[in-house]
Amino acid sequence: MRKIAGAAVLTAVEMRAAEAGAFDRGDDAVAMMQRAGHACAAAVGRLSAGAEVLVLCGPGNNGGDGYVIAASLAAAGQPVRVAALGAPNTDTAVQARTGWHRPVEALGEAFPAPVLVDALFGIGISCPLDDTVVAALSRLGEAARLTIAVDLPSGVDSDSGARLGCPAPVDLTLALGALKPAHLLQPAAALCGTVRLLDIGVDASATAQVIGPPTLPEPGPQSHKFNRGMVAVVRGRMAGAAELCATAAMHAGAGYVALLGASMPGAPHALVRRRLDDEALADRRIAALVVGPGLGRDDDMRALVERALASEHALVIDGDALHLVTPEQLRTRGGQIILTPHAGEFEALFGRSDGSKLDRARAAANASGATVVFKGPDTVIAAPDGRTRLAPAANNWLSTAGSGDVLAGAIASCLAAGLDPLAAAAAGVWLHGEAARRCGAAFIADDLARALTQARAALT
Ligand SMILES: NC(=O)C1=CN([C@@H]2O[C@H](COP(=O)(O)OP(=O)(O)OC[C@H]3O[C@@H](n4cnc5c(N)ncnc54)[C@H](O)[C@@H]3O)[C@@H](O)[C@H]2O)[C@@H](O)CC1
Ligand SMILES: Nc1ncnc2c1ncn2[C@@H]1O[C@H](COP(=O)(O)OP(=O)(O)O)[C@@H](O)[C@H]1O
Ligand SMILES: [K+]
Repeated sequence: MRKIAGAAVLTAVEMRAAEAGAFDRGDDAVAMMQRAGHACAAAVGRLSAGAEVLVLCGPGNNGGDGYVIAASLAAAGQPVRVAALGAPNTDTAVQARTGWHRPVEALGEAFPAPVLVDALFGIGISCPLDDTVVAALSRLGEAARLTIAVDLPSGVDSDSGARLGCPAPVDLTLALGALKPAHLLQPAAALCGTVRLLDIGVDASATAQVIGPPTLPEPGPQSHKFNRGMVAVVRGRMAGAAELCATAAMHAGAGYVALLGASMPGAPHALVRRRLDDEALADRRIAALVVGPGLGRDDDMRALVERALASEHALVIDGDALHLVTPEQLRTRGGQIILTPHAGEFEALFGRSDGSKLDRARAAANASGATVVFKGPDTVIAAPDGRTRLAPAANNWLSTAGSGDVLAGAIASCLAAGLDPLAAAAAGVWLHGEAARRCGAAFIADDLARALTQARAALT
């Protein structure tokens, strides 16, 4: 059982292909289900500390895992019962059912137990749960003191994270073989509780991965403030946003940060305030230029964004600037560009679209040729080459004004340090999430920007 940082994230189709690959190499489905079930049972056994376990088994292979779990717990002497929704209907699940030699209760009449294991549905759910199933899951879940989902909580769509009737969050979800998008995308992610990954012997390499602690360059004897990475931030109509962004860039490790368009000195004193003119914008030492935080959307600001696009700098485009560009314009400009839209900015720039957040982020990266950081409580990062990174659940107190400005600064700092745009975006999101974790509750964006120093130090 391991933590999820860096783990591959597979759609249902990719998971079935990975499983098929294992079978092509000589593995078989029954053996794989035995491995999955025994690994789950080991975790359930440890956590239940001898308390009675009720395993709910569905008709497919998720239910098959459930029978193996129950048989394994029984063999270990643990008190365990099974309640099922219909008979198994796959060969592998039928086989697993033969290993359970005790009675099977009907789901609707099952008596609760202190530990509930949900093996009703995993990646194969195809429509919303029936009301009677929702009612049984609710009743048994409320009566349990520990709820554990096998692969996924039953009643969520594996690929999109949409809710398909799942009534309440579980305490722990044991992801089998690889993570699925629903472990990270809302609303499903919030229903999964703590997510842990169990190895079941499939090769789970994928273009999508969970963000983990990044590798960032450390300063050495040869370092000076400019080669550590110089960030410039364009100041617009709302000065505070650009100040926050620039402050964040400094605390995330940039060697030199210039705020362009500011004249009055003030804290932080390490921030260099310069006029915003052609000479400042053309400074070849700038390794990443941020435009957008607190910018404003009037014609003067539009012209400013065009000047930024005309530069040769690597760009982080955030906030209002996302309303002043088009995907085609970005694609034509090329070069290193990171876009950091929240849902409203995403829709303004890329329009309304169907599909999961993962699909939409990938389509946006493809359309713009830029790396897209689609923010929210389930941030998704997509590069134009299809590589994708998903953020693990972050501190919900991040829903505070200015936290996006801080993120833009953190990402710019990592881009200026020489990381490629996908790695820089992922590193910035990680630092931002780690800073928020350290801040605890009711912090403000200024606290968050300063806490980036501790988040950065945690990596050394
Ligand atoms: N690599 C893999 O893919 C592995 C998968 N395993 C398990 O198998 C699961 C996938 O198994 P399946 O593909 O059989 O799918 P599931 O067991 O998730 O569900 C499919 C079954 O549920 C029925 N069903 C779907 N939606 C329903 C609804 N709303 N109401 C009532 N019935 C509904 C379907 O008709 C089908 O019988 C995984 O989540 C995992 O738990 C493991 O056994 C190990 C390996
Ligand atoms: N509920 C939440 N849980 C975790 N992170 C969140 C939540 N809400 C927002 N965030 C994160 O906080 C930041 C908010 O950015 P944004 O909406 O641009 O704010 P602002 O414009 O005020 O700076 C993003 O990084 C986003 O991913
Ligand atoms: K399940």
